[in-house]
Amino acid sequence: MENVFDYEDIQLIPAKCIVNSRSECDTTINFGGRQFKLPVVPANMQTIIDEKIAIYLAENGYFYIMHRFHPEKRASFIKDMKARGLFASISVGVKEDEYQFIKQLSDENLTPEYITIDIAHGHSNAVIEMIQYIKKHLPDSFVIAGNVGTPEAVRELEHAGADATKVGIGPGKVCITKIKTGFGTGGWQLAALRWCAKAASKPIIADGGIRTHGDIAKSIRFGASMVMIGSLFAGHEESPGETVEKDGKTYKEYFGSASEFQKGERKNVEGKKMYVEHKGSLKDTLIEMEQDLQSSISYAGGNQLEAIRNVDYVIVKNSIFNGDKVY
Ligand SMILES: NC(=O)C1=CN([C@@H]2O[C@H](COP(=O)(O)OP(=O)(O)OC[C@H]3O[C@@H](n4cnc5c(N)ncnc54)[C@H](OP(=O)(O)O)[C@@H]3O)[C@@H](O)[C@H]2O)C=CC1
Ligand SMILES: Nc1nc2c(ncn2[C@@H]2O[C@H](COP(=O)(O)O)[C@@H](O)[C@H]2O)c(=O)[nH]1
Repeated sequence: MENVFDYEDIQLIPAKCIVNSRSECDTTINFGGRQFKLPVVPANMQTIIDEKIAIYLAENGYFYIMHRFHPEKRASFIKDMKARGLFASISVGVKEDEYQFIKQLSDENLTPEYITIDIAHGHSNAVIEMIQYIKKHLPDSFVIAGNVGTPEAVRELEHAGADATKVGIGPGKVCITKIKTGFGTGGWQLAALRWCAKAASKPIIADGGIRTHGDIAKSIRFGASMVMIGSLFAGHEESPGETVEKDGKTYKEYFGSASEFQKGERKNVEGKKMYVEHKGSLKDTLIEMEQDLQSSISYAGGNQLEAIRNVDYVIVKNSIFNGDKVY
């Protein structure tokens, strides 16, 4: 394939500014029939989101996807969100128990507004069958399916009934899929996103590989409607990962959903654990992300997120950081 690049290889080209202040720029996005403050969603991973964070995000106008690693808590989570007047957004896998769970929700008339089918290799009959099953039993849920990395996969999952697809196989910070299997979009996630977006007729969530706030704007430019982020959301005061102290500094753990720490065994491990420096509060990061994205919109010469989709870009293959540290 020609034109293979990743986030680091791209710079967006500024267009004439039409606002007098960055605060005039609107970062909101419509996704699945609801409006959210940012086109950003914290990864549905156990060290990134828990019930408390989900409530905070939903109450404050942000999108969230709850992880699927406490399956027994999901029905009560949906009930709790609904009792609070908030939307419910959960994840499922594709094993037999998950079919029973969807049937149970349908029997109890408990419809989550968003359901994400979350497996490593989403271009599979297992995912297609699960999409069809959810659409039959919970037709009002907005179904996000993934993860995939090719236009064929996007088309097939959309054709099966997915309302959005999630793109990214292996670009994650705690991912070792690329090393263990030799496959994935690691190292060319942004180009893979562009490739997939050209085939998509429904929204795409770009998942993995975001290392700076500028990467959010780049994802929007190359076709994402929403951007899923793990590592940048790890290490906050509110983050569920364990806190540790080393040499007088505080860190929080961040581990992969396919790591032995998640699975409890060393079988088909495709993820690792790392420690992220403590970052302060999640709220402050979300505010900074919004301000940075407002600035991106102003550089794009607009006052809406859409302006970013039309900007020109250059490929800067020798790294835009020129040997500097990011921060
Ligand atoms: N975005 C990414 O790059 C990746 C993300 N992950 C995350 O890790 C978590 C665990 O993922 P996953 O292992 O799929 O979840 P599960 O362990 O729930 O597996 C889901 C089902 O898919 C099967 N399966 C998984 N991988 C493959 C494959 N490569 N080929 C054929 N069948 C497969 C599993 O069977 P069996 O286990 O017997 O093969 C199982 O039946 C998820 O949250 C996922 O998002 C994991 C890897 C990559
Ligand atoms: N290959 C693996 N990918 C994983 C695993 N756990 C999560 N993920 C993916 O990473 C992103 C987050 O990426 P980041 O660069 O923002 O940190 C997450 O949304 C998943 O798609 C794993 O164990 N292996």
